[in-house]
Amino acid sequence: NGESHWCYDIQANSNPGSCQRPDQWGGECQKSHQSPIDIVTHKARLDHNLKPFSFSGYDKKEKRTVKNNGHTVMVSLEPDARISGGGLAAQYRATQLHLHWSESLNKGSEHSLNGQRLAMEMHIVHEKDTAKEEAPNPKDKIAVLAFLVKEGNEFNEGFRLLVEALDHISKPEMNFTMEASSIMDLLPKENKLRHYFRYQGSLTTPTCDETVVWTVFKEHIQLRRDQILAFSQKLYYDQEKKLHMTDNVRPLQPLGDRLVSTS
Ligand SMILES: Nc1nc(-c2ccc(Cl)c(S(N)(=O)=O)c2)cs1
Ligand SMILES: [Zn+2]
Repeated sequence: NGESHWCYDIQANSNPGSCQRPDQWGGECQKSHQSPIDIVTHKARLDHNLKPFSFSGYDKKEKRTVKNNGHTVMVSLEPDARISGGGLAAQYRATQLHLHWSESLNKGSEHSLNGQRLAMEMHIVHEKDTAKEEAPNPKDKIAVLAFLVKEGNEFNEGFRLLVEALDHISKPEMNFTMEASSIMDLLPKENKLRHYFRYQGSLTTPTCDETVVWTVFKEHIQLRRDQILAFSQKLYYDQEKKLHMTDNVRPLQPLGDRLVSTS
């Protein structure tokens, strides 16, 4: 068959040759400013321009559609949620959020901190509100806010609706509309979001465009173990429900000549 679709190692290993595993991904995936990376926290450079973020529309309760797109669970976000500040050159509109995870609670995040990977990672993807005269594909066309997720003892009420929705989207292409919820429900308290890491990188999925300004927050989201495991248990990569959706995590990429900054 022609160019097969991209997939993660766990999928390629279960059906060799059926899809393109990460080291075969095309597009810009084999270039040198890729994501995710390991963040060595003591090497991050303090940057006083990295001010706190301004979140607008993050607290708005909306009914949102969640979808199993065969790679992750993706929540569509209306263009009314926006961010500015945070050392960003412009205002950005939220477009979608999704997650990466593993049933092994120490290898489900895409970024690692000092070599440690956590249980999950949530990405809130934003597109720059560019005026027309801008370059076509600027390096900061996309801003992703990344939150690492670790196991906590408390049930996370903010994630209840999303976790309950998973039962309804077990197979690829299935959609479900959640009861009204806000993006803020999913995040740590806003006053804990002043500390973050910043670097220039890429999408962590093909075509891995090197157009993402990354923000990785120091404060982690905490979910109870059963909430974390629900993602791997309820979701499947395939229509036949033979392969649980888990380990949808791209391998770490070399930092190369890049520096990581910190607020
Ligand atoms: N079809 C799919 N698209 C994505 C996606 C899209 C945009 C972005 Cl920015 C990302 S990521 N992981 O770099 O945040 C992932 C996942 S699965
Ligand atoms: Zn992602």
